[in-house]
Amino acid sequence: MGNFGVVIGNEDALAKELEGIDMWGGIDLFKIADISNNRPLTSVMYTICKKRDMFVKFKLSPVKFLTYMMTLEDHYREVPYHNSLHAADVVQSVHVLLSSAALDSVFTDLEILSALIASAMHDVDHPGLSNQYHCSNSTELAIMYNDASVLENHHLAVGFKLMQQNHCDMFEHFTQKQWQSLRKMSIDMVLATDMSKHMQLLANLKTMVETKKVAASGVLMLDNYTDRIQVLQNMVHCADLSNSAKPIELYKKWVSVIIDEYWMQGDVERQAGLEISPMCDRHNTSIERSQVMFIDFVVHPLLETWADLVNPYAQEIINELSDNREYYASLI
Ligand SMILES: CCc1cc(COc2cc(C(=O)Nc3c(Cl)cncc3Cl)ccc2OC)on1
Ligand SMILES: [Zn+2]
Ligand SMILES: [Zn+2]
Repeated sequence: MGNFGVVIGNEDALAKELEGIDMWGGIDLFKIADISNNRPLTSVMYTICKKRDMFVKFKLSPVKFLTYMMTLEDHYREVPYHNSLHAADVVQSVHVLLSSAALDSVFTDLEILSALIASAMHDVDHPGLSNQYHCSNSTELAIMYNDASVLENHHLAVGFKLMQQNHCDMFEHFTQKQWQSLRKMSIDMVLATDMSKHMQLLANLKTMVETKKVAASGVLMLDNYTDRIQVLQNMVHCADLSNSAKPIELYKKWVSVIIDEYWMQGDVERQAGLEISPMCDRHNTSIERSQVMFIDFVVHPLLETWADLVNPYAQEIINELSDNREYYASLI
């Protein structure tokens, strides 16, 4: 077992690429996928949990942890965007957001582990078709979950089901209390990645910013579950939406693969004579315009509010986002 959880033979190339794992946009996941034998999620998650001493803190068996992570990674599909590369990106982005000085020793180790596990499983077995597609067509999944956060409920069910598999029970030593807590927090965070919850999440975050209590040391004071989980939910949601706030070369790669996935869905809808979902029609979508609109109406309002919450420790993220917005605006 190599020291990144994956046996690939070129550990030093992977070591080099993973050096920037603590920095925003510090690693290129597309390169890591290539040199980790297509195990970006396993190698990123193992490296971060090792760095955060999770194996010692929670007596996790590295072998069971890796068996679970590789099984989880195998259950991400080969779709253009919602594959294990995206999951690895969200895990690493959450890892960096958690390290913000304003959140220094705010969250417990169990909350941190829950946020990382939730990020790792948050899109597992994603079919490359949106909730809207599933609900409009009453697919098997939509029927299963009664049109309510259909994909997110499925990701959680798969993510936790896999933990019951042989040699995947890495939380075997957890007390019932620890297990229930990790499960509840992970469920609350993954369900909050449903875009239909975006406005509610943002409103909660804004209220939190207006009423935030900061200790003399400058760290946030969160003294109840509702406040604590809201910050964790918004953190994972920010990470999920963070492509446009990363270095432009990485951002452009994310744009090309999300387009592929949206347009593949549009093709499926056109083929089936269905109404084509927004931004999914390859014959009349301006990529530049939809990126600028997505940044202006969705990403910037959220990341700006996050930056207010952890102020001044997310200014770099906001600057990167503004630069990237101008890049696409200049192409319209
Ligand atoms: C033409 C297709 C198109 C799509 C967009 C919006 O852009 C993006 C949208 C998303 C995006 O919506 N991600 C997403 C999230 Cl955060 C939660 N649930 C479902 C999804 Cl799909 C993630 C990354 C993007 O650009 C890099 O702009 N143009
Ligand atoms: Zn999702
Ligand atoms: Zn996602």
